[in-house]
Amino acid sequence: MALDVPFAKMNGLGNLIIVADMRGRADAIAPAAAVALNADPATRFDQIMAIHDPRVDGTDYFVDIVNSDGTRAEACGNGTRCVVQALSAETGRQAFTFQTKAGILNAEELSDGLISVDMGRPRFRWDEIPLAEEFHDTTGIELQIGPIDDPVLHTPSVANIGNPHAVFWVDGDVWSYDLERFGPLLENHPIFPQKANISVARVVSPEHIVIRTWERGAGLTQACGSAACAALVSAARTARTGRKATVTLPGGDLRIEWRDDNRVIMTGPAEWEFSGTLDPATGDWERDESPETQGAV
Ligand SMILES: N[C@H](CCC[C@H](N)C(=O)O)C(=O)O
Repeated sequence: MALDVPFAKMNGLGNLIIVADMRGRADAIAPAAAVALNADPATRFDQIMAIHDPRVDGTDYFVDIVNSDGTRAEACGNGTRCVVQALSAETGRQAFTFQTKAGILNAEELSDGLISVDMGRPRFRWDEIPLAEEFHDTTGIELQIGPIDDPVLHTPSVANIGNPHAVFWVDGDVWSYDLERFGPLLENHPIFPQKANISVARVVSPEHIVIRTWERGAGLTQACGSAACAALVSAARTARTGRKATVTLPGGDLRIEWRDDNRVIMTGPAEWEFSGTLDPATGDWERDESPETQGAV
């Protein structure tokens, strides 16, 4: 047992994040370690953001994103804000360039302490989501759940924000839908060959959306940053909102802007909870109370 990877337990609007410092190492977080950490109530998480040495020029770090079931994700907005906060506490720098499986993205801590992440360009083509079947119009695809003639949820907008998303628009309270039941069915629906993150969203005004998300590989969450981006771009495409809105998630609010250069910018907070060290092979861990790790990885 080697508890030699420093980590910080953090959250982004209640999206449970572990930032793990894998710099200077050649190994990766093992799926079994993720499952073990998630089984312990103290370290339960939605995503591990493992910071690795850079793999391409012009980037500061490679970030490996691990869901709580041990699968990998291409993108994670809330987790990226946590990574920025931990690295800014360590280095005093405010701006970083990361490489993830989804590509290269910039992120920075603003003077008010909030963190902005450039989530890149959204993709809408059916084979970019990806979907298993050709759909020309991805603003509302043929998919429903519940009784055939009276579906509970239907015709979601789909978008890829580095990772696949389906957004079901509803008129009523997003809390009145049993996402815990429908989420896993839709996440694993054959129309999504790489599965999908599933959201229920309500447009409150042209500047305000409320969403709840069932995350692929992680389940119900307090917040999902990329889902908030998927909701805003899908709403803007269909003139439900403008290109800039507040997205309210169970854990709080994000500001999302789909800029004219086609990039989506997400801004919100990150919060440190405690630090420790972990074994990336087994998920064994212990707290680190030393003063210098407080607030950092
Ligand atoms: N919580 C993340 C998204 C995790 C997505 C992951 N569940 C996937 O497999 O795509 C966020 O804030 O963007």
